Amino acid sequence: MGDFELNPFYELIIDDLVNRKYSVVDCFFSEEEINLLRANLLLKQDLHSFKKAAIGQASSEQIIEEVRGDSILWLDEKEPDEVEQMYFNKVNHFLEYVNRTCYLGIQEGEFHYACYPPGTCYKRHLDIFQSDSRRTLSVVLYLNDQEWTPAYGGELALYLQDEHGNEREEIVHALPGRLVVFDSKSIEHEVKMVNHTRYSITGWLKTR
Ligand SMILES: O=C(O)CCC(=O)C(=O)O
Ligand SMILES: [Fe+2]
Repeated sequence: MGDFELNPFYELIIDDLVNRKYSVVDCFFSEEEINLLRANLLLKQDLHSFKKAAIGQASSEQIIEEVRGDSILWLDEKEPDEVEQMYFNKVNHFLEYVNRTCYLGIQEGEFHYACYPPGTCYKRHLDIFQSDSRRTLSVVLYLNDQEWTPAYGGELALYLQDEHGNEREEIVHALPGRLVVFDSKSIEHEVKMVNHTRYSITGWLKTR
């Protein structure tokens, strides 16, 4: 492994992923980086209109607002702006580490900005499609402003199995700067109804 250097912070995330298939960390990006990413999202929202997100894939895509109410804009990894480049650098650095230590064979990512207006949600679902099972890790970064409070709703609920096979709901508040990484293939999840506009970047790390 030559120049391999153990990264204790990444190791914590990987331990979580191995032990419980999800991880929640609050300091992957600095507060300043989060502010830059949020400002960038708001700028893009003015320049390019975000599109109402669909469910399903390709020919079976449908927009059903009661099921999924966010609007999205895909990031172009080939032509990132400076702030997006910072995001990709950090995510790719983590990704290379995960590939070297866990042999997940992740080859590429896909990422979009998301905005959930008040009154919207994303009902319980799994992030893989029948026709495309390459998604391996889901990565969600919340870009809400610093005043965000749990009273705004929009929690991410992860549906987990306990050791007896019973289902348990793990609630994650969409606090600014919080990064949630989870197993795309096994963890069903849901975005609860929001009553305040909720911002994020969601990405998927995929095998080829
Ligand atoms: O924003 C979140 O907390 C999760 C979003 C999500 O589940 C998705 O976009 O597939
Ligand atoms: Fe999802």
